[in-house]
Amino acid sequence: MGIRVGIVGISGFGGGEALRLIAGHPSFELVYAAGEGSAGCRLIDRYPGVPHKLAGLMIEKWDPETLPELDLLFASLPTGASAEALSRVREEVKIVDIGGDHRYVDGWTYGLADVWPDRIRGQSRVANPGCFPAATLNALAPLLAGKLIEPDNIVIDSKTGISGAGRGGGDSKFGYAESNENLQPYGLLKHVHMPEMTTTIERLSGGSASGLVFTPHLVPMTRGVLVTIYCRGNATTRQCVDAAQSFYADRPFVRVTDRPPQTKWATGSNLSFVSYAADPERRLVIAMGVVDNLGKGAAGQAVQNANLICGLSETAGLDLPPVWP
Ligand SMILES: NC(=O)C1=CN([C@@H]2O[C@H](COP(=O)(O)OP(=O)(O)OC[C@H]3O[C@@H](n4cnc5c(N)ncnc54)[C@H](OP(=O)(O)O)[C@@H]3O)[C@@H](O)[C@H]2O)C=CC1
Ligand SMILES: CC(=O)N[C@@H](CCC(=O)OP(=O)(O)O)C(=O)O
Repeated sequence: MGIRVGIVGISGFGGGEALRLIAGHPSFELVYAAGEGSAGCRLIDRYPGVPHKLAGLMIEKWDPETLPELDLLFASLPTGASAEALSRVREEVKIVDIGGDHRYVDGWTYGLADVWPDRIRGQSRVANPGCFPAATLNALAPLLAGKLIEPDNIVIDSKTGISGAGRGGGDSKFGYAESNENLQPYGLLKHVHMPEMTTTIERLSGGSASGLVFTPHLVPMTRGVLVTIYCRGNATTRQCVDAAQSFYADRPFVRVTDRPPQTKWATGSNLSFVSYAADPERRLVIAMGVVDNLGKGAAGQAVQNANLICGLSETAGLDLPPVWP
């Protein structure tokens, strides 16, 4: 038997992507699926394309006290719904929380897998980064570590596909008619991802990031996050690219590109693309990052973290090309 895995929130976008990745994983065996409204359905009823070996698995009503024999649990619950429930999961069950409840919480490791894999190996409670932080922090980490930019002078402009809001979708503004052919900023000044980005920038740089500005925009596409980040520093484009190539030299999922990255390059994958343009005369450094919000931004990085905590090859089940076009 492989490593026995469960997913709670399997009917959602993040949980569904975790299901897709785990179904093709060489060491993980999905033995438990859970949810709320979807409880009582078989996986095949929810996902008509699920592989035959998983078709009959029933979605259980989520109850952390009555888990079957499990080695690893992926939690993909709405932020706010996992903190109390996951505290009741048996200690010996490893957990990767895709939601936001445990980022920089005591007892949990912030799972920025491409940047600090050694902090994650051997842990049993990992908080996956949010989708915007995943794209942003991978692009900024080499510049911060190399002191090429000022940590307190960073402006992040980002675009996201609509699946970033989940199947629940928050409210009616995520309907097709409201989203198609439309662009909208949201979460101005106080988006929930600000604290984890600020903390990580401070840890990577050793300086204050209290001046951080972050504005996301919803764009009419299904998947993908693009961040364009404006920073202050004297570096040239070549110095930024060289710093990133050296920082990520042995890392399997980060691609440093000369061209500005595009969201479609990452679709369906755990890849993260980073690129840079800098003008030292204006003390301007532009960092760009692309991820699939459901890949590196959620389930892809969650499986990468699970591989790390289970002592597996980091790329197990993830070494797939993106979907194109
Ligand atoms: N979508 C994205 O791109 C990203 C999402 N995240 C985070 O991942 C988490 C899940 O997001 P996402 O998949 O998009 O959301 P969805 O709205 O698509 O799915 C939410 C899931 O949670 C389940 N659920 C809700 N309430 C309960 C409950 N009380 N008990 C058990 N299950 C419950 C739902 O199950 P049911 O249908 O059975 O009721 C559903 O499967 C969130 O914290 C989100 O912030 C993080 C990064 C990116
Ligand atoms: C389009 C959209 O609404 N996207 C979500 C980000 C999804 C995510 O990363 O969620 P958590 O941090 O909650 O895990 C948002 O901006 O809140």
